[in-house]
Amino acid sequence: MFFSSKWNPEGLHCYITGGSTGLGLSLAILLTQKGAHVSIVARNQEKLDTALTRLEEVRKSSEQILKAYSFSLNTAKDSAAALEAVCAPHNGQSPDAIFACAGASKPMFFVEMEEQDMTDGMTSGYWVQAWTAFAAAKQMARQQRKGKIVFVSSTLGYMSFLGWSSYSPAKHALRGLTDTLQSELMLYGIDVHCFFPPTMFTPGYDVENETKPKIVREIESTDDGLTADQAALALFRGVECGQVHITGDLITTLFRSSTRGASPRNNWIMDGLYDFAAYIATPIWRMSVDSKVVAHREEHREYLRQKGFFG
Ligand SMILES: NC(=O)C1=CN([C@@H]2O[C@H](COP(=O)(O)OP(=O)(O)OC[C@H]3O[C@@H](n4cnc5c(N)ncnc54)[C@H](OP(=O)(O)O)[C@@H]3O)[C@@H](O)[C@H]2O)C=CC1
Ligand SMILES: CCCCCCCCCCCCCCCC(=O)[C@@H](N)CO
Repeated sequence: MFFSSKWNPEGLHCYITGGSTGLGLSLAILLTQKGAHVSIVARNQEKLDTALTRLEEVRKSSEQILKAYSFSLNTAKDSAAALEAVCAPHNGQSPDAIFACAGASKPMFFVEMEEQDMTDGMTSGYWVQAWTAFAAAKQMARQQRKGKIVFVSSTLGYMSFLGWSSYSPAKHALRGLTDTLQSELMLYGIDVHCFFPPTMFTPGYDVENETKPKIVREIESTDDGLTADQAALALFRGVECGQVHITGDLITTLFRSSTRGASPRNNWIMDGLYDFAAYIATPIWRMSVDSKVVAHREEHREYLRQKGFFG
């Protein structure tokens, strides 16, 4: 891996789930500009149409096949159907690279959640990506075609704090799936990567802010955030260089390095230095978060009382 040339998407078929807005759209634009055949899948047809228009505007050659399809990716069956549709204009051949960007979050206090909030969190944080990989890996292995599968986790796939109980476990699970498949899919020459973005200013971010408790926002404010374009570029660069765990900002890089376990490293020297920096910085940050949470107790009790939580 050290001396191999960079991955180049030109002329390759890239399938992007969640390609109609946010990170997925920025990535679709980037890959189209680089000359890839791009297929995007999401649910809302109108947003898909707008996204496809944007892709058409940046195509590099008239040969590129640019397509958009409406599917929900919440189940194995629908994800397999989406993959089949995406492959149809390519003689049924599996895509060369799959970018599973689809996902959503609904930050809330744990004690306020319904059962449905917890199960939805796992669906829109984990299954929505896992089922695509499930369908794609089988297809690639059957067709004996090499390729790439890229997941999108989050900083919250490495660490967590209050408010994220329906989402962070799903993003941690994607890390587990990445590390498993990175090993297992070597059997078929399939590379597996996972991107761990920090806050990204996307339509999805605006939606999550509707339910996000104030104190969660406050704790997150240490993170400057990235635009969708910046994040897409970081993801692309990581894939280009063959990194398995990809991070595009300092904070997440600190958590990546300090929680790396047996995951492949990106840079043996730098990851060690980041690990050491995190060894010092994380407990200090942790203490500040804990004290903010404790200081919030009274206000929180009052908030719950007003919402009738105590009956
Ligand atoms: N924004 C942030 O701060 C961060 C986001 N992330 C993760 O990055 C990824 C992209 O996020 P972001 O760009 O903000 O999200 P957006 O909400 O802006 O875009 C999400 C995309 O996924 C599609 N999508 C969502 N759910 C489904 C589904 N069940 N089936 C099919 N398509 C679906 C959406 O279209 P439609 O709704 O029409 O289906 C849309 O195209 C997500 O996995 C998210 O969890 C990680 C860290 C930070
Ligand atoms: C090592 C010492 C430094 C510690 C600083 C830590 C700052 C915490 C930043 C938390 C950022 C959370 C991003 C959430 C992104 C996400 O996934 C949601 N927006 C859902 O979409």
